[in-house]
Amino acid sequence: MPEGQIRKAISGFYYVKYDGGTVRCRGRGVFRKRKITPLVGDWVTYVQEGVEDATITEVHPRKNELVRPPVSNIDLALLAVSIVEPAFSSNLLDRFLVLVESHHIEPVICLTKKDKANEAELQKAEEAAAYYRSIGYSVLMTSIDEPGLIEKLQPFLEGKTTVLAGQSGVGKSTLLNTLLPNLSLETGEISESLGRGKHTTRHVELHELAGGLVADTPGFSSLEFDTLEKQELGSCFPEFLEASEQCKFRGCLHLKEPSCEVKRKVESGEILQTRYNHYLQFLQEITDRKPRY
Ligand SMILES: Nc1nc2c(ncn2[C@@H]2O[C@H](COP(=O)(O)OP(=O)(O)OP(=O)(O)O)[C@@H](O)[C@H]2O)c(=O)[nH]1
Ligand SMILES: [Zn+2]
Repeated sequence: MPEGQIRKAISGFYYVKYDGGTVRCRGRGVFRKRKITPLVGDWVTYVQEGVEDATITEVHPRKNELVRPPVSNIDLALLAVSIVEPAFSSNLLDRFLVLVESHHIEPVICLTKKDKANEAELQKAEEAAAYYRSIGYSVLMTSIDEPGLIEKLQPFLEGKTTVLAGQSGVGKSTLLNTLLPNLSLETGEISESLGRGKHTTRHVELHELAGGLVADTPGFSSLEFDTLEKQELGSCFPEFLEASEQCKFRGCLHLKEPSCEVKRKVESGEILQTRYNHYLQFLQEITDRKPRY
């Protein structure tokens, strides 16, 4: 039976891209009973029942999925963090990194609005970039009107399914409009001048770009750690990984346990104190989280 990938979903129809084109499919009634909702990004098997009539019969196992926007099988998150306006916040960046890591998505940090930053702000951004690179992340610095912006992003987007993420006002819509010029997302300026809410509901669609796919709706709108378990948090800090294998206790939370290698590395300066502080803060948030029923 033919297979393909759902690239967009509108009013109960799924647009499945296969080798030779796109076919509009219905979901199968049984999915509803089994509580399977096909998502944009899903690889599926379908049956062609007529010229204009096809039905998805099977959703293949997902690598991951996001709730907002509802999209699956994401490889990469382009994490937009502005150097200024709003001011750079390492706390917010670490929060996004943890959320992205916890979904098994590779983050690429994109420090935006380089053109708006002064000397001191740029230097601070460079220092932050150097640290994040030292723990294994890719970090870019961008201005929206710089020449060759798409070429700069190309090596990261190639062969991957990417979502954009980041705080409000950092330039996500502006960047998406540059990457996908047919899109015309409302950016800060336009939505303010029209006096409308910025977050109009739209359908998510995966667009082909630079040899990969890009979701046209930014992800990670909620910054709560609502599904992450305490034991998983440490693995979202890549510089803790090696050390945590040498902690005395299995499942060490790097709090007050004796012979904790992570804490030793924080004390010796090998792990940045600020990152550890954010770890502690996030751990507390997870501990304080209300149980969900
Ligand atoms: N100077 C400068 N301004 C930028 C850059 N990128 C975005 N902006 C401006 O920053 C403002 C906010 O940009 P948006 O693209 O709306 O930000 P957003 O992240 O989509 O914001 P939300 O829709 O609230 O999530 C707009 O006025 C943009 O024109 C940049 O690289 N340099
Ligand atoms: Zn430990």
